[in-house]
Amino acid sequence: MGRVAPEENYLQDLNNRFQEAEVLDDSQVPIIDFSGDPKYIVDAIAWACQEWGFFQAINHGVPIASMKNVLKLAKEIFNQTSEENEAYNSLGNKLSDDPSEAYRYGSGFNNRKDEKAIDLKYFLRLDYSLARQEDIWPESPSCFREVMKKYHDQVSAFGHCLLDNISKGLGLENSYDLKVMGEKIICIMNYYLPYHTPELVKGLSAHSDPRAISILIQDDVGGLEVCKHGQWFAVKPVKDAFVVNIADQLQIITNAKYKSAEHRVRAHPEKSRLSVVAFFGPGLDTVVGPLPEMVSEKNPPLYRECVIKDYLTQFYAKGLDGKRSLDYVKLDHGAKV
Ligand SMILES: O=C(O)CCC(=O)C(=O)O
Ligand SMILES: [Fe+2]
Repeated sequence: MGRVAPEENYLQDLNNRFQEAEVLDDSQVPIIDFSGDPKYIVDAIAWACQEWGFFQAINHGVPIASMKNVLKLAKEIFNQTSEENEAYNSLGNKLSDDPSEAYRYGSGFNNRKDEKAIDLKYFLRLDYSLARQEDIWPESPSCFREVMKKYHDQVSAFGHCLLDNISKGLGLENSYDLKVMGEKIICIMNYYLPYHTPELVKGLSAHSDPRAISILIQDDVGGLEVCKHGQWFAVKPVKDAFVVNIADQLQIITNAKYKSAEHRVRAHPEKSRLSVVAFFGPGLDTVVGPLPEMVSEKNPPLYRECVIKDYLTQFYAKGLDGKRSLDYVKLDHGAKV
């Protein structure tokens, strides 16, 4: 893991730097206990989705051993030589230019080299829809298929439990099947490099996720931050918890009732950091727009309808830029959400 980055590509503009002073550290990000009363869970999720678009989930039902195995596997992968990791990109010629489709190992955000300050991280992206295709999954490290398939089934079940609870909170059970929002899953393992003066670089630039909902395992290093009403908050690692965040497609279908959370990652001065995220979203041909149940005369649609494939294409073409991806579908009167 001891790779050294060419410094000048990673340094941020003076006025773009993550300032330590602007982050609140007192843990206010909601924590939801999934072993609680079902009504409490529905209400707590609904509140967190409206206020924060972000929460941590404990007692979520996914075996802790499985989460640990995934982090251990990620550690093993990023400990391999870069040649070994580049080899993922030639697997069955699965690498394409469409980042939503590929197995891909790379660095920065989607291997972009044209950014002013490149994100200081490596990643391995997997299309989790391929989880059932034995011959396509990587075979190394040797436990890869077993660990990732098991985790696929477990995190999918939790993702669908979340969507079910969100559907209840929105009162959509009888009119719209929110399962659509979890039809396609992409999994990304992130490995962040340490940097002696973290304020000069970016671990991961501020962005909102382009799909519907993201479920993340982070190790105990910390550095993830979420923005609420213009204020940044540290998302401190909570033992055995998932970090859950609402992404753009849920903001769109709820006509901005639920917030797609803007977040970023700060580099650590000494330690590397690992995270593994499962991104749940609609299939690529799905057309998404505000649901009729979520709009009214007083609350007109803020977004136009859009095919997911097109939304993702503009997201990857544009690079990470706060919540600006939503501008792509915003209608004129769509104001500031
Ligand atoms: O590593 C993290 O904590 C956040 C990762 C993330 O936001 C992403 O991959 O979209
Ligand atoms: Fe993200």
